[in-house]
Amino acid sequence: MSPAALFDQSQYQKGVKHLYETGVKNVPPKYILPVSERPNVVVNGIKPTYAATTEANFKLPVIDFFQLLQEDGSNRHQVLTSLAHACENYGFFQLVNHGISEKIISNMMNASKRFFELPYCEREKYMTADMGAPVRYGTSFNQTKDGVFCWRDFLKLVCNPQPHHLPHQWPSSPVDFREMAVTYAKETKFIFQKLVDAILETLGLLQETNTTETKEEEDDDDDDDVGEALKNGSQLMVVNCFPPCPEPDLTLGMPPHSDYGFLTLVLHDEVPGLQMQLHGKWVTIQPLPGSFVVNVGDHLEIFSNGKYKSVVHRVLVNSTKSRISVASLHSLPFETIVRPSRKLINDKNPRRYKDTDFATFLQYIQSCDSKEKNFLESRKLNQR
Ligand SMILES: O=C(O)CCC(=O)C(=O)O
Ligand SMILES: [Fe+2]
Repeated sequence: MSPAALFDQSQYQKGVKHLYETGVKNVPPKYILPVSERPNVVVNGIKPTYAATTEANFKLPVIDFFQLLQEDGSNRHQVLTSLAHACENYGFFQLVNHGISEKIISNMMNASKRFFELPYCEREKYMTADMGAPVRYGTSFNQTKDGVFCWRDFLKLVCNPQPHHLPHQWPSSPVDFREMAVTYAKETKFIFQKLVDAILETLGLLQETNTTETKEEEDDDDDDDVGEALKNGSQLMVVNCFPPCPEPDLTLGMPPHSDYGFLTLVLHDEVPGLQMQLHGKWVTIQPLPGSFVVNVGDHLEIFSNGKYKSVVHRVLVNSTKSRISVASLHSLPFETIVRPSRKLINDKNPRRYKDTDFATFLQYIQSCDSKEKNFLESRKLNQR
């Protein structure tokens, strides 16, 4: 390899924030997607990104968290119905009235912005190829494997397991970062726990204390006692930074992917960028101030035996504005096997997915460059 090529490679490894700060006027080849994968690709004279005529009016279902918590609230039943509808038909919803204070939200966003504004030598301290590290700074998806890089730098923070020890390894600069991130992680965990109860209820799986259960019924319940397992489950926070990009039509902030966990709660700023698939088209999710975007992950699709959908989404970049998002991914403990709930399997609706676990998932993402929905596809059982 020529010295020039080596130099180029090391520049890419420093990420897109660094690249942007060097004042690049063009997207380097490493980030240029094949024509068919670009965001504004034209198929039969139509640009799929903007082809959805409904896009301008597209609104995600909005779920009111406060009303969901009102045990005897008159609107609760309606909110549960909307929640089930959103998980089944969109795989996404916007959560309002979540009760996390504006201060905690803005502290998290500001601390995240300031982290990415640190000099590269500070951020670099957290760069590691170890996917299991409690803190991992990096760029693209998998910078040791990706053929084409995406226009995104990230900071991944493992929040659970071992909540008492891990935060001490999280960035110590900016000085308030840890405190803000720990507080924010706890608050999102609470929201997740309540959403799990609501989702299990919509699936008809909420645990009831039943003292007359037979041994067989108890065994049957084992795999449905995910409510408790999820409450002490894994939590990973990913802070994404998408700097302005000189040629946003040639690349993506994040390529099409689905999230592997049970539910993801995304906090983002006022800059649009997130798109989801709807009826074969890409639609932009418009930021709704003060809300979270929540999406169903692969584990919930598997657990619900395909009733709730883990929908492919991607992130666009733009030439003028930097964008920050904080995704909080929640699922079962790492060692737990995820499988369709037995109560959702019957003759009419046979089991659709194989058992799966984190180890298989980690092996999968470490061994390949593709971020498409292949992992979930690989867990599907052949249907006759
Ligand atoms: O930036 C966003 O809005 C979404 C990020 C995302 O999809 C992810 O972190 O998995
Ligand atoms: Fe995602």
